[in-house]
Amino acid sequence: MIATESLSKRFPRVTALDRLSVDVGPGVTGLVGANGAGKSTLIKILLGLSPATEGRAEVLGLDVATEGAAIRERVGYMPEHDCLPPDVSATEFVVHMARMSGLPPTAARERTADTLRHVGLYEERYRPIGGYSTGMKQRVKLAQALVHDPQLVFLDEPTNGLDPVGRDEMLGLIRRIHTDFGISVLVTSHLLGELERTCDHVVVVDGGKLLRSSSTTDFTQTTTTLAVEVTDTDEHPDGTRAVRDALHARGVTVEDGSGLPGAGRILLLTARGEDTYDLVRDVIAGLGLGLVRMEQRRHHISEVFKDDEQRKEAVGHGD
Ligand SMILES: Nc1ncnc2c1ncn2[C@@H]1O[C@H](COP(=O)(O)OP(=O)(O)OP(=O)(O)O)[C@@H](O)[C@H]1O
Repeated sequence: MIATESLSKRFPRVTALDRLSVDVGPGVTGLVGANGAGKSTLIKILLGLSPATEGRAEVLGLDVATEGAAIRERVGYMPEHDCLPPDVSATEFVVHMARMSGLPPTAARERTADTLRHVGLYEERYRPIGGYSTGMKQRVKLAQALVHDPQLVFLDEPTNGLDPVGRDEMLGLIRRIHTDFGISVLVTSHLLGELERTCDHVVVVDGGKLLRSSSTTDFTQTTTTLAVEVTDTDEHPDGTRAVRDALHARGVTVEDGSGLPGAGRILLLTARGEDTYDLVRDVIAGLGLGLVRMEQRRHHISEVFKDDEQRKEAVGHGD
């Protein structure tokens, strides 16, 4: 879908992209980085709106330096900042954008109605945008990016300014852009956690450089920490404590999972192969307790990112 090769963008005072080489396939891809990492700059280059200083990039097999117009026909773009006219309705605005993309009038109206329904703005579609909430404005921006049925959309910080419920709804919509319509998505965020839930693949940039590019499952690979939860019985009214004491007696260090959901009932211990599983099972059976779950914890992207950051600091920043 997207391929860049040693792509750089230098402004007089700052290098926004620094020899970035990355390949992005179909699906939902997250582009993560702190503010100023170079995410918006990359999107503008990929749309052929801003020339790179060095290197090359292709979107859907088209060269960004020479085929920008063809790219913009096939790619939808939801910009980061508020860019909507306040005194027209969502329908008028999205129809206009559809017409600009080359759709004939009837098709533009039909596609607009379908797209606004899809983003959940159908009821309010004839009201002026100026009276919309932030969440509704984000949906209008999303609708105009989708209305010409692109193969790929670039969504720049679509959850910005949204409360947690609005954020979850937007993330659900983004996921469905791919599952319902087969449109691939490149979505930027400075929040790692939300991309973990939404994306198949994550690209992390920092200071214009590629920090990491891998599938979300690789990011959230299993750890060696086992999470164990047991039932209580009359004999052991605090089953969790009984298991912890029994494991301690056998020389196994156990932590309580404070900070995790269900804290107080979860025991965390380091798995040292199959023996650890057998030992835990034997201890629980010996106490006559029921095993609710025993599973390997998964990493969260933010933990991996922190590790990467620490490693980078250790080798020295600005190499
Ligand atoms: N037109 C410009 N002129 C000069 N510097 C620019 C320009 N556009 C971006 N920059 C700088 O390039 C760097 C990368 O900016 P960019 O907007 O791509 O970051 P970002 O990751 O999208 O962050 P944000 O989410 O804050 O927009 C920043 O230091 C920014 O100040």
